[in-house]
Amino acid sequence: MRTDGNVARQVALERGAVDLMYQRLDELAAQAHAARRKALATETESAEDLYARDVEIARLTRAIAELRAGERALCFGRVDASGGDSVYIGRKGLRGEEDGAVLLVDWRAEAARPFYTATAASPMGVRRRRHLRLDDRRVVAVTDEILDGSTPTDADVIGDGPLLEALGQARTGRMREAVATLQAEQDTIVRSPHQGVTVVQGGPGTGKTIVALHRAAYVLYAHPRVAKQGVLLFGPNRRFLDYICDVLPSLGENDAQLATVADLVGLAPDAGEPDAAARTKGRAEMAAALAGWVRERQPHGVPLAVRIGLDTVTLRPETVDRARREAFQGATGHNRARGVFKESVVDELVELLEKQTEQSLEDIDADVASVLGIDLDKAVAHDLRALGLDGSPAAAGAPGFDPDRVRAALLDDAALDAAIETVWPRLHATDALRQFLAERAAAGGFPTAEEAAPPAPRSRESGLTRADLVLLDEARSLIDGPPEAVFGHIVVDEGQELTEMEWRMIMRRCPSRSMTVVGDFAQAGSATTIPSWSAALAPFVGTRFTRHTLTVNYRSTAEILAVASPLLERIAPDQDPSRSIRHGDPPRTFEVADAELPDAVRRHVLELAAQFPDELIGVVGADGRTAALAAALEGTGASVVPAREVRGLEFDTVLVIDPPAMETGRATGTRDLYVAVTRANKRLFLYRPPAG
Ligand SMILES: Nc1ncnc2c1ncn2[C@@H]1O[C@H](COP(=O)(O)OP(=O)(O)OP(=O)(O)O)[C@@H](O)[C@H]1O
Repeated sequence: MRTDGNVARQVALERGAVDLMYQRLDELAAQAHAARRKALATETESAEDLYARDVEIARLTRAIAELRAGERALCFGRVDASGGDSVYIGRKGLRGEEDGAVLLVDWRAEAARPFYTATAASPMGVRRRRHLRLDDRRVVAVTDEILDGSTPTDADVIGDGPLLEALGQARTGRMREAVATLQAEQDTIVRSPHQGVTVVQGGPGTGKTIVALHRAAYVLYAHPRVAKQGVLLFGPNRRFLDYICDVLPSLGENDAQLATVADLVGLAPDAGEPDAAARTKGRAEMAAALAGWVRERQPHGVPLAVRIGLDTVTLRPETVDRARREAFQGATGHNRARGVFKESVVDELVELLEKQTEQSLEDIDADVASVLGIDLDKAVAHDLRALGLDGSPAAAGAPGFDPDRVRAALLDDAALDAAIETVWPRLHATDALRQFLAERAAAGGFPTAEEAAPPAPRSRESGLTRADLVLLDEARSLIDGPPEAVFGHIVVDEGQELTEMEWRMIMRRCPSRSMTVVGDFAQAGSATTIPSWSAALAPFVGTRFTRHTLTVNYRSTAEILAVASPLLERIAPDQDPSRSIRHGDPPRTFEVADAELPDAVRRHVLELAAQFPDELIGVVGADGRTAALAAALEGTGASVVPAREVRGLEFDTVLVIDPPAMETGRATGTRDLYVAVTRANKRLFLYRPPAG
């Protein structure tokens, strides 16, 4: 029976258990700190010892960070088996110092699975699932669910679910982890095998990002070999990564790398371009065209003439082609293969020179020397002297021809390099890309005249758009070889936004094809031309990917989803709307003329801020409209976000400015509006111009 006395007794009981866990955590932290202090103070002589010491310090620093992450809400759950055993579930596994008894099970361990997946329909041997709520280090509340149908006793605290409590909390502008309330459909995906590509499709607010992040943490924990190769989390833009950046550290994982296109390329885009141009540049055809352009800068069916001393030696087209083919067997990338090509050319030349030298000696010795009495060795060695080999035994005559020295001299020879440059020039990826784009624009390869004239760059790396950066990555890979930084597992969020070229960029960094991709094509923006997961993934894995669908909307109230549903019906009639598990205020529409809009929105935002001081307000407008709104709302605390950048974010209250303008703003305007209204957690307001 639930009485205050019973609840207090249960809370006190759990406080005792959790206190022991914190005691152990503190001991471990103290040990790690002491070990690190000792390592830092150790004097080392040899480079080897120094390296070993640095590795140990790095390990201890990581261990300390993990222990620190366990500090907040260290333990959040407990499962009691019908047989009587119980385990506590938390952010970190902990064992008692003396007996090694398990004090706490890491949420990612197999033993924790029933906490997430047991249900009344399938209790998995669990009698009771208990959620613990902590304030700082103190247990302040417990709630229980009885799963095996047994009658609740005085020791059970049946109450409101912790999920609804978590969903109703004020937003903070940073995503929070959901490790205590991960739902069964989400948990199944988080724990699925890491091999191959796992796709998670689901409407707005169904927890795709939550799944993606917990999945990254799970892979790092459960697959140390993959973790060693690195885990990358790829997001659509910096604003989004800032929004999610706290989640993995709060799960004790500091090893995943978060990146946008700009991070992977190491350059920020500093130019914009019309959507149509970005779409054209995002198509896979560009990869083929770029590869063709680079290939044209390699010799195909042409001879190679090289001046050696006073002579010109010419390699036949077949010989040059063979050297080119061999070059690509030995190296990837135009510039690196050029190095191998040059070596093959030099080998051919050395062979030719040696033959020529022998031939000259035989011929000349036979029919000229005796007649004219000239020292013909000098003449034969002429070419070699020109290479700086005079005086050497090798240069003194063919029998002493020293191929190694000739080879070394030719490799250093500027004239030879210049000859190779004419058939196989070294390329700089950025310059190559600019020239490629300019040629394509001149040939009418872009949809409008505006795009045909890319602005003159201020410097080598400036004036590049986001789509250009992706092409640059492709160009670098063609020219300098594939990227060195690759990952054991890549998690892609908002995967529907990626262009074909961006998929190539990601796949290039994931040779193992071990990936988790989450997204929703009904929310796709205007940059990409890809309509579906099958189309996105076919070029890389064919049909070999696993698809999961999430169906429950954890973000928005049913009333807010009712505004979104008719939009979804228009955008993706085949997609079932997600189901909300909360109710709230009905959304409201205001009709306000443009001239009054900034003042009206400002007044409204200030009212909301006064009424709900801890909550987040987002004002979302069509891309061109947000600058004026941002100025009007300065100092109010509201975030003003253009529709283009709002994917993935969420606010307690959302004000959508001029939905009709958003819809007609760009080709994917209806989807932009769908995304905008589904950012709201509790309240939604629509501002539209007066009718007529
Ligand atoms: N199991 C859960 N427990 C607590 N909160 C959750 C859970 N699942 C999702 N949420 C919350 O629901 C909201 C929506 O989740 P999330 O952002 O992951 O959805 P999404 O599917 O990525 O949405 P979108 O497609 O709109 O970007 C977030 O506030 C998230 O913290």
